[in-house]
Amino acid sequence: MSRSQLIEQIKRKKTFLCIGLDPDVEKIPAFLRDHADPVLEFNKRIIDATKDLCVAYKPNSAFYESRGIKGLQSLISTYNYLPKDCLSIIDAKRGDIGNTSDQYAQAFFNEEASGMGFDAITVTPYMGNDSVTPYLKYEGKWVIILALTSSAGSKDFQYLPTEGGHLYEAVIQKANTWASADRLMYVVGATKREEFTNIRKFAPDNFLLVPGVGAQGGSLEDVCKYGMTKDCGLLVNSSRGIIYASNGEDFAEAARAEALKLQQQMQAELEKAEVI
Ligand SMILES: O=C(O)c1cc(=O)[nH]c(=O)n1[C@@H]1O[C@H](COP(=O)(O)O)[C@@H](O)[C@H]1O
Repeated sequence: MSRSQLIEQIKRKKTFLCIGLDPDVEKIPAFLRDHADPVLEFNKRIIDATKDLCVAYKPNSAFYESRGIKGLQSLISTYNYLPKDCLSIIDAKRGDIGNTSDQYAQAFFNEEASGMGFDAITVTPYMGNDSVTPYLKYEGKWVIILALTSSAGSKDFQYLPTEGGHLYEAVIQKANTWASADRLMYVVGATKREEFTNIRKFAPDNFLLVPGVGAQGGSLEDVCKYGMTKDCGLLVNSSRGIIYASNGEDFAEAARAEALKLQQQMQAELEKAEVI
């Protein structure tokens, strides 16, 4: 999905919600356990209940890899079930030397080879240019670089002082030389609201993938106030706050209710900023 198509979907659906598909088998409702693939069944019902309220889905590969071959099957089947009008993001947070990154890129982008052709992947920038460019060889695919994460540990490295500021700012400035805002997004945690204005100085046009609202306590209002652009420029993710809204038979309706609350807030923010 191109940048203009993404912006079109945001305007059409009046939302910039990304739903994180992070299914922990211990937490999914017990009544689904009789299904051949309970995780897939869980994901399908969440997707069916929410697909008009979001513009992206983000399966986090850890929740699938942890279940070995069965998890990989759930991930591939989930990928195949994702609606075509939503950006598909694989949250893999990969980063390695060039020829290894080639293999990761093939795993998540080359549908013929692996069964998965996600639109976007999260990548850690620590190993630099040659660890990121293999993903950019895939025309039309997005790379989402970790810039300032929502985690408490973000202070360990990301805030280290550099000549002109902090390490996370240097990451953005350098990565901007590798690809345009049509192909590159940055992860910025919703818990870092005081940094959004600053980040917009370095990344005025890039979409930001913003996790950390809901379970991690970030504020959607603040993220919009300091991070929204004329094209919206934000994909705000919520995983646990939506998918585990209930662990009963009503889990999909409860997920929809949570997603709807966020969509309504997002619509108000889009109207306030005159994006729609
Ligand atoms: O890259 C991410 O998506 C990510 C970056 C970050 O800084 N913080 C963060 O929480 N995430 C992911 O975003 C999701 C957040 O989930 P919830 O806290 O349950 O909404 C998880 O899949 C995390 O791995």
